[in-house]
Amino acid sequence: MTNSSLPQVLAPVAAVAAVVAGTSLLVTVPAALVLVALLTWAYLYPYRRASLHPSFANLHGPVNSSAVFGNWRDFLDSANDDGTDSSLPLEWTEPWPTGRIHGFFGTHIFYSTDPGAMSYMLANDEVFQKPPRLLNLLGILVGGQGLLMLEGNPHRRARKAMNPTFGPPAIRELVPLFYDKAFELRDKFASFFDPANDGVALARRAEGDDKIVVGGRRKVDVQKPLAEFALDVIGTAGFSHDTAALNSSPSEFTDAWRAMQVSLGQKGKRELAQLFAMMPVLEKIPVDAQVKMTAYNDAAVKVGKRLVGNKMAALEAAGGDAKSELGRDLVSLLLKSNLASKTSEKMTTDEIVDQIRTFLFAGAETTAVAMSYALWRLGRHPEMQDKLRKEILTVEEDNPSFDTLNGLTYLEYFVREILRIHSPVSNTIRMAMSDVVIPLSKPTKGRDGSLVDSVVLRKGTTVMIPIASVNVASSIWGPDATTFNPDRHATEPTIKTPGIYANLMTFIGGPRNCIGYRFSIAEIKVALFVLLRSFSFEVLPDMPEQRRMPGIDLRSYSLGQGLPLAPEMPLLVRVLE
Ligand code: HEM
Repeated sequence: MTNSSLPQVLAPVAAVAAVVAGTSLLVTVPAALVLVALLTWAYLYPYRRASLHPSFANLHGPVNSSAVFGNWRDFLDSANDDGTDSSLPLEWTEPWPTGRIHGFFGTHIFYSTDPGAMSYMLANDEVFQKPPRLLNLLGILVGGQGLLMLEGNPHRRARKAMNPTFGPPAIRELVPLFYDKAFELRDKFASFFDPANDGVALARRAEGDDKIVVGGRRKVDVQKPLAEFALDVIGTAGFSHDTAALNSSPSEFTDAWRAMQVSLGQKGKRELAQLFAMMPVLEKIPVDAQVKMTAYNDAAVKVGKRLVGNKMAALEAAGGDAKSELGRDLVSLLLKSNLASKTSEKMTTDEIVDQIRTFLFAGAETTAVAMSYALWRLGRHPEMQDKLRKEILTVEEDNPSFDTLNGLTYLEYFVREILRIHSPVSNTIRMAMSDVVIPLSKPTKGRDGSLVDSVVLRKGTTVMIPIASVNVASSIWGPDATTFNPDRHATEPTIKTPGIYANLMTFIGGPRNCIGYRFSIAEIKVALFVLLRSFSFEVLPDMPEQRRMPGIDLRSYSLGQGLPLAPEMPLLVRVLE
């Protein structure tokens, strides 16, 4: 049966609807449920059909564990030993680097950690685009014209205009702004030790905590100030707006951000994870979180429009002189490069506002979660903390240049390893927009025992790029792939991935790679440089586990301490003499 015969599939649905219309309420409710199930089944029919090509069907993968959810629920809780993240369980990706997992209602999803397959999918961004349902969800969060949302020519045009804004010379200029905020972050950490702050809940209190807050150490939820720092950095360096999250000044925008964080955090890990899993079907998130996210987005649009308006007016007042000093921030750079563009390529005010929303969405929490794990790892590996601090203390200035920071080898290796083992974005998905043959760099064994060197996907098939799984694949990183070891980066890896940075898939690769990766790496280095000169970090005596989930809320959740699961990363912090 072809897609064009879909109306035939809907015929029984219409029959059920007719019966339902004439029956009592008692019958109507279950019948309505049946109707919904049938409609869903019919709606997903083309996707299920799309996945049935024999070469795709021949791929190994986990058995289907639910007729409704497929394998989605099997991997949402799949943290590995030692807190290593992977997007799919290693029990799947290690024996079957290229495989097939079951999606909703009998659909199939293609995944691969094979470098050749990933390079092919990422390079061919015309064929592999974001699925419409993902775009619907993203559109709610970042508006319709942000870089993340665009495909094809509009994406290429916007990306060309924005690339210089994120190049090394631009980031070099932004680093002093990162330091300004990092010093505020340092002061915030110092304020936790102010006797006037005694009794302030710096992290949730667990039984026995009163013993650890004395003796020069304090239990601190490091994730919260780091999230505030990351937001303020995007605010000031992104669009010259001090969101003032670190100094807790009231602001419509920052208050809306806080309310959204609280609302998302109130959902249990499982619930949020399921929310992500339901995304292809529902596109909806819990009502309260949705209300708070809408309020936050409205505030972001309002601030964005005001800022862009002011900057445009300043440019006009300067007679459109592109050299006029608007500010060093990303949006000012964008406006300046906009001036130099051909009329047909110029971005509109609304497009630039959507870029601001995109930077906030894509750049703040991602970087915050990486920095939180950096401190957690330093707590777990005191010898690495000593080594890193020693290297950092070889620099005399408190705010060395971008180039000096980049000359610190162990800092570079440490940041790479954090981004490898704790990739803030664990996976991304695409949909094949036409029938396509994906070549593999290493043949894999099919279910029928034959060697498969390419896979045919039909139009409409969903593909997963399992970012975090590729980062810990033994075929790429060797038998100790899941061990946290910064020194591994001293040696060039022999198996190359298409990753844009340090052979990692963290920022993916190809034309849709993360435009902000240099920004983020510089920000992480500045934060570590400043914090390690003033503080030391230890894990709590009962070593609570840190868990992440795929989905909208990227934060780490703390599991243990006899407390309910919550977004938090509690560490013991000590002021250095
Ligand atoms: C550790 C921090 C970060 C991580 C792990 C990260 C990761 C990613 C990933 C995986 C993508 C690809 C998404 C997809 O196509 O499905 C992406 C795209 C993007 N990122 Fe980042 N990102 C980070 C920081 C930033 C920052 C700081 C900014 C901006 C200030 C930023 C802006 C963007 C934008 C605009 C895109 C869309 C690029 C395009 O489609 O052309 N990111 N990022």
